[in-house]
Amino acid sequence: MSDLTLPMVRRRPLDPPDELGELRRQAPVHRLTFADGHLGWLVTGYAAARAVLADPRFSNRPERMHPPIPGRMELARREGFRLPPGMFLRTDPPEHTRYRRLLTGQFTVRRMKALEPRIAEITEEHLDAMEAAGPPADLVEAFALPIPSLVICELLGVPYEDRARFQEDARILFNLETKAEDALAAVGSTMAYLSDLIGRKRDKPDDDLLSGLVEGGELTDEELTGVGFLLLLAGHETTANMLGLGTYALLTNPAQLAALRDDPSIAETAVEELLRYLTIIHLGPVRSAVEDVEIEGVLIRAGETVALSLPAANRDPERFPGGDTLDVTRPATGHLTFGHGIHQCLGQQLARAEMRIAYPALLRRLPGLRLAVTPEEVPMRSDMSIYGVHRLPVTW
Ligand code: HEM
Repeated sequence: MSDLTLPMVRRRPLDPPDELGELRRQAPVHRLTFADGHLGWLVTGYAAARAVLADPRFSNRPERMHPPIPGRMELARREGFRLPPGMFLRTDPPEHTRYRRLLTGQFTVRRMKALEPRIAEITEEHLDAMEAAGPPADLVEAFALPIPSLVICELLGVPYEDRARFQEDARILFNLETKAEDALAAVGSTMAYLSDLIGRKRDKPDDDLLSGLVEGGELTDEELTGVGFLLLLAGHETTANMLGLGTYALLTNPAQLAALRDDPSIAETAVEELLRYLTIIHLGPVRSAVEDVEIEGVLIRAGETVALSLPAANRDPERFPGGDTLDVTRPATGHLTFGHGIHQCLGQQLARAEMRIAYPALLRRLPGLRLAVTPEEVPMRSDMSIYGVHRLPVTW
């Protein structure tokens, strides 16, 4: 038996819990006791995490899994619970393959490149507004959250004026303390909103992504609602937190900030390194073995749940030497921040484009940007499944 529960407490805001690094030094795969008493596994090594994510003998269906921390996924294991169709992150092939095939064509590098002028325009508009209002500002509210929200709304064809509703539901869903009933209510509220929207698109299609899927005719309205839900929530919270936390990381590492501000041509490399170093999906992914699998010499039995620590994997010195240091000139490609294998993030090219445009623009337009409080006063999102800053008070 093991009495190890998932280490959650960060000693320093930008570093994963020290215990994770300690575990990785001992072995890449460890016994872990899950919140319901299930004895499963915790993966902290890079090669082992990648191997699990690439292996078709692991399932991503929620009803097969045990919750790594109290509260999480409790709902999914209840009798009679059914995930709304279309939330394909939580499906396995061949169901997953069908959705993924329909969507891959919508998220190509080419299509995301074509969006860049609009992303740049949205970014400049928000910087204009910040300048006009003058310092200080909360960078999350003024910049990090609205830019990806507006971009995903325009791409999907979701009216931006309605954002208060789904942003509040996202806050409830991503909060680690949320009770199952409240999570269910938040899912229900955004699903009802999207179901109504899909109905309107069926009557009067536009040239947005959801209208395209409606017109494609391969998905039912119920499935489209689930797809819309996944894209809307995954599409703004994640990048928003990268922009907020990434700016905090740069402001508290002035030499790194100066390197990017003085040479914006390194933006692509800097974005990969920020993605690796910050690894904002700090809990999970979680998988369950559908048959016995050996990973790095450890036998994982059919039915056992495996929690992966992407932050620990992305700091593995065997893959990223000196990885506990932020170095915006490091070639950090190959990190696992967007996952790996068949579920690897569908929106990664969009997220990259947003960051490649937003960070350099912010540093160019507000060269005197600095924290308006001490680093310790910035409230960190330790209570959320997507890590970041709740607020980022800045001045310039
Ligand atoms: C920095 C920003 C982002 C990060 C760190 C991120 C991270 C991830 C990760 C780790 C996964 C895999 C989860 C797993 O294997 O269990 C994933 C999947 C996914 N992401 Fe992202 N994501 C980001 C941005 C986006 C954006 C902008 C969109 C939408 C436009 C998006 C849509 C999705 C979808 C639909 C999936 C499910 C893919 C599948 O199951 O085939 N993500 N993301």
